[in-house]
Amino acid sequence: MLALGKLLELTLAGREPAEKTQLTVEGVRMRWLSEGALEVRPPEARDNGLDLLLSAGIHGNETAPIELLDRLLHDIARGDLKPRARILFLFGNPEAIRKGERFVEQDVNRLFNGRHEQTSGSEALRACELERLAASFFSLPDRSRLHYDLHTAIRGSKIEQFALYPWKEGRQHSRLELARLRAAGMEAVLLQNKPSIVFSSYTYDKLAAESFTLELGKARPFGQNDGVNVSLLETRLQQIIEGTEPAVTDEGLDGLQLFSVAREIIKHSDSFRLNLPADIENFSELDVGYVLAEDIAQTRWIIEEKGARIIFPNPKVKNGLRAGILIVPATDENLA
Ligand SMILES: O=C(O)CCC(=O)N[C@@H](CCC(=O)O)C(=O)O
Ligand SMILES: [Zn+2]
Repeated sequence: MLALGKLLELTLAGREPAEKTQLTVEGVRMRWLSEGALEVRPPEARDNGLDLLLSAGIHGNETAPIELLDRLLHDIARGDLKPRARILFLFGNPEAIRKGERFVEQDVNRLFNGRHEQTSGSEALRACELERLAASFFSLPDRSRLHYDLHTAIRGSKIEQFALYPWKEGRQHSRLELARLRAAGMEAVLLQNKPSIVFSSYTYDKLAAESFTLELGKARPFGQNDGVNVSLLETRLQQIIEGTEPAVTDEGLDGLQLFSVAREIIKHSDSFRLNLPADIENFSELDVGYVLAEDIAQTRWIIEEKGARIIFPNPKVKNGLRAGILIVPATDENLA
């Protein structure tokens, strides 16, 4: 296998490759751009016009998605997977991946859409670099742009695999992309309704990509991901990469559950208390009237929405950040 196919090994060792560009037997060009960043370009005659950004390891302890990208890259480097799409592989936070931690000092996925400019440190620099790498990758005109930012969650989930679809004023969510996600094994999609500071929101909002955060199961260390079944997504990604994806129709979404954000729970102070059991699963339902959280100055978060569910509850986040998302069922009536 070509040495550049071992991007994960290089990243874990903190090494630069001796050769920055290599060609597979199929004439696919692999180019190392920076730590954890590799561009794959098919021969011009085979290029189908899709630019695909695949990122994982934005959170360093979410290893199943990193292993998935590693397998795809190995297959490309061996010539077993023959890309027709141009691809950018990104391992988001190399330092945190090496430490097996979600982040070192700051959560990289709270530093996009310019937020990195308001702070300092290696993770702010990395968020800035990731924005630059994505912007440069998505700078070619007249091509389709797709970004999947792959994650696993801190806790178990009543709905194991789901996507978060960013929001931008005046832009409609695509039914076709939802059908594609359904075919890739996603069981639910959370349709965002306001701007955000996560990576997929940056590429959706600023770079005009179709972008998604994908949650694939529960976060575990390297080599312990048997419980995370990514086979449907992996097959779909192989097909997207090779340009052999079966056509998706935008008619039925085949049972895909849609949700929208009712409220983001923001932690304002050290007095913040979340009234949920530590082992509560994502998508757990909360009754109307339930006091979900309390914070400084007698602030109380009381459930008012019927059918409300909680995802990503986390009272340990820094003050000012999201400590959970309250979601409600949504319909497909506003899709493009
Ligand atoms: O399990 C958790 O609490 C967090 C899992 C995770 O990392 N999720 C992403 C979602 C990004 C988005 O909102 O699109 C995150 O919190 O960064
Ligand atoms: Zn994550």
